Amino acid sequence: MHLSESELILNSDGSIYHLNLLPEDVAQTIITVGDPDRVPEVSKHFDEIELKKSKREFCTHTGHIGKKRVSVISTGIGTDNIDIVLNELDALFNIDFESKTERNQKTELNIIRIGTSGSIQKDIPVDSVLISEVAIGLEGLLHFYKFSQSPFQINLQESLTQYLNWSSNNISPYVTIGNDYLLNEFTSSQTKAGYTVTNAGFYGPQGRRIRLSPTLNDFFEKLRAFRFQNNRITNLEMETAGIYGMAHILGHKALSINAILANRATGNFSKKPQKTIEKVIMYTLEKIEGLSS
Ligand SMILES: O=P(O)(O)O[C@H]1O[C@H](CO)[C@@H](O)[C@H]1O
Ligand SMILES: O=c1cc[nH]c(=O)[nH]1
Repeated sequence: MHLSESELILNSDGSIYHLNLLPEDVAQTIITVGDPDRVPEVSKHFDEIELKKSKREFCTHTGHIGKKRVSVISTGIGTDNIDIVLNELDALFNIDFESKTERNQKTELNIIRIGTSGSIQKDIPVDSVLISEVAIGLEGLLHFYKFSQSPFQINLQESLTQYLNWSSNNISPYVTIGNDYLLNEFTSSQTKAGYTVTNAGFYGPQGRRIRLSPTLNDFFEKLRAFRFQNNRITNLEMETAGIYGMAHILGHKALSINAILANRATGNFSKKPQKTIEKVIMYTLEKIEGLSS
């Protein structure tokens, strides 16, 4: 099917609309970060940087770590941006920009998020590193795509939906999972594994209260107390479920690595957020260098 110019939008230099990138600008292994200022914090560790491009909140650096070509791209905050970043990254590889048609031979990307997050369990302290084994979306992005869930995902979704009983608040959880291969490669004694909840905001949608009154007074406590086959929800952030869901339906591998900066159960915030983020960056780059695919 030929994509019209209103669907696959290219800039005058042939680059894709929001990311401002040409197909040759991006590596098949891509680190995503929320904060554009985190991009140089990652790429300063590359052996060489071949490309730097930016538009809006989307800043990309591409280079090499050893023999591996890697890109780091900022997504900004939220799954609305994840919709843009994942669709456009996929198009750069899997759409022929000349004919504006889908390629027969697809390229599978490695998409690895280095993000920050708040723990909701007392025993997951600030400054720990948590890999999202499962990500539960409360913000709704995946409801806009045809998306099949495994029996495990359906069971967890049904159990959580019934337990939360938030459908009258228009909250309808979906369940996504991290890629098995990447989970294995990145898990070590330095990491914890968890179930991450992704939502549409930082304050009300994460149960924070500054001046506004939440509609769900028990939001935080309810998520904290949920159990599914001895598993619990560990942390809150704003992108992972969107990344996992979109990567899965587009045929890419994805993993989300969280620097835990806040502990919502104890009320603590990290005293050394930059150091903790740097620890996660170094850990991730070391693991990426060792990936075989
Ligand atoms: O640090 P990043 O990667 O932006 O991730 C987290 O931090 C932001 C909120 O402060 C949200 O994007 C959340 O997911
Ligand atoms: O509590 C937190 C900390 C970082 N990022 C979030 O989304 N929430």
